[in-house]
Amino acid sequence: MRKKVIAGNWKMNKTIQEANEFVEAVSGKIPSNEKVEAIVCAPYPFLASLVEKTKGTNLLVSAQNMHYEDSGAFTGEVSPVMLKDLGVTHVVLGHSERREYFAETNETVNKKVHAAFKHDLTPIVCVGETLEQREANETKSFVGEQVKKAIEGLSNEQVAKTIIAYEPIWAIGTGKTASSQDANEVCAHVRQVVQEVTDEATANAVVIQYGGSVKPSNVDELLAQSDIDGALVGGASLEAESFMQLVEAGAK
Ligand SMILES: O=C(CO)COP(=O)(O)O
Repeated sequence: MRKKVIAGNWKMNKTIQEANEFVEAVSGKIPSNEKVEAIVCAPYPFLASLVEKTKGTNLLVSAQNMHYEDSGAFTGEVSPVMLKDLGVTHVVLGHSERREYFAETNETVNKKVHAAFKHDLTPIVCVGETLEQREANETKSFVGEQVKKAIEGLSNEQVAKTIIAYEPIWAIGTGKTASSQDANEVCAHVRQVVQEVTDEATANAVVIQYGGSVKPSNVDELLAQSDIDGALVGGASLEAESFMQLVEAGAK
């Protein structure tokens, strides 16, 4: 059985005080069972404090992006070495907002995925189609290509540890969720693509999340699907109570 991974992507929200209060409210309540893993994906300025506050708890801390180089003349960037040094365990890579507004490409995502493994960080790789692509029936080919490019050159062992988040762009922040069947169909396709480039055992191990307007009222149905192994959640992860409801759904 794959565990369910519930990750709250705060995006560019909260002050340090709000971030600390959130973590103080939830970190001691995360169940310690094999069924669920809970992660908060926080802005860089909060990471050190959150890692400190979550020590000895089951809540893990992720960054939302990073550069692929270890160090150098890249003003304004943050390296995997810095994240590892802080005690961060995960990093979100290739979120559609970064692809759209910050020129992230399949190629840079692939470089970042390799950099994450070089420094023992678990990548949460985001893929997903636009509404136009969905309407043109291009979802599977487009998402499949994003997945293949993202994991190119990884060992099967590394692919098995990669978390893939399927986030249809039209469902992000819009209140529109893909139906659980549609979401599952694409997640199953992602697993199929992983199997094509690796093997069955690797494809069965990889955690595939759904993201896009996930909330306490729809999470159970999504998590009940055969190929949805968790959720990457924006808006509904900002309040401690709603985040805990999502984590509890994953722990069922
Ligand atoms: O982009 C997302 C998570 O990375 C989804 O955001 P929402 O849950 O706000 O739709």
